Amino acid sequence: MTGGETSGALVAEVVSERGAFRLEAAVRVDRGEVLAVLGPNGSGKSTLLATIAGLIAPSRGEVRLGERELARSGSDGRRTVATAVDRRRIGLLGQESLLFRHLSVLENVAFGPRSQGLRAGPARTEARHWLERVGAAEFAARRPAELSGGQQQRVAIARTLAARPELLLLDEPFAALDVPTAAAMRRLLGELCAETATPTVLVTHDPLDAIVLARRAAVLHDGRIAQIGTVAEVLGHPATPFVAALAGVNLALGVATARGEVQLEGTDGARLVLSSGSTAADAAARPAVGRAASAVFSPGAVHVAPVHEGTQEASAAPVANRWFGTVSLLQPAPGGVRLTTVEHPELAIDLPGAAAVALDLQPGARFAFSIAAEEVTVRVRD
Ligand SMILES: Nc1ncnc2c1ncn2[C@@H]1O[C@H](COP(=O)(O)OP(=O)(O)OP(=O)(O)O)[C@@H](O)[C@H]1O
Repeated sequence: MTGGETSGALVAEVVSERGAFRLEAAVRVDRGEVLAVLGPNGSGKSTLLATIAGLIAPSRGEVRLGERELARSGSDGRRTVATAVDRRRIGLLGQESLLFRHLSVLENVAFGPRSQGLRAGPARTEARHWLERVGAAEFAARRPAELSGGQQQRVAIARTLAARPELLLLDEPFAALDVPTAAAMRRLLGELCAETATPTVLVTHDPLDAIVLARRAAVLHDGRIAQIGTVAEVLGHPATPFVAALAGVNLALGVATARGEVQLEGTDGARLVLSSGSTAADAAARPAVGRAASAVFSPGAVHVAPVHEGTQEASAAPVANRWFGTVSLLQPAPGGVRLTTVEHPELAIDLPGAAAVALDLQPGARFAFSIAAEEVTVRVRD
């Protein structure tokens, strides 16, 4: 080990099976780093966490924490190394606080230090330190049932950290909390992760968790890592429709044209071409014609206009960033209305409430849509 940033890093390169489901993933999380793991239901997030935690043995691969090898299975599926779950020094924090109901808050937090061999007195001193650190010292004598959900989660954070874990696994830790409590917990956990430099894997459905807490994000899809990069890169250039929806942007999946644009096929032969404008610098980076390519744009960047009678819609070559569509669905959106069209139901278009009223938006009505090239980001897909 080289020491510094890389000592104590989590390295997991595993194949894990759960029934017919197969997870194949490689992640590395350095000390002082939080990796957010995003992905739709059933994509394998919990399987990944359970494999790292030691609750599932990988059928192939290894899990290492610094110089300690926690699990290794050969290509014949034989386990050659397996560290018992209670000796892994891994802190797990989920949606539910899972505090011991029959113990006081103080005894709950002292439990970890006690099981690591500390005597009762010093373990309680350690527990008080962590309760103070999370702002829950006043609850020390209470039972968990006498606390609110947010207060219990504070105590759960203290209990997890009091055990001095060498790795933190967080599974939707704020999902059961109301918005202000979740915000306070997010801030607290962010401070503590930075302070302790414990490598952390955070499974979440909330982009805010990733933005506030993590520097990098991995996106799981069907048991594989579909994208990994900085949070800004992943949310700014989503590779899957799931992350695009999470980031509040449209991801249009199509093929590259000769002009470096993206062409999408809609229903009933409708075609839509999206362009980010062309500059000499872009030309070299253009995807080859016919290759999978994508365009990302914000639902609010699309301009909606009425279609005047007699407008010639059909044309052999569609004009980039201009298209026609029939409204299929109208839904409320922050500050206005979100519409989707029959032709491209995967793309969302947002309008302020006043504009929606002025346009008399109705399902079945036809409109002309346009977007400025500088609002569109075109990328090749791999
Ligand atoms: N105990 C099990 N036995 C068999 N298959 C399982 C078991 N647990 C999970 N699976 C399957 O493994 C796949 C991945 O599940 P996993 O819980 O890892 O996904 P996830 O991304 O965490 O989903 P969610 O967001 O819903 O929690 C799913 O197809 C699921 O049906």
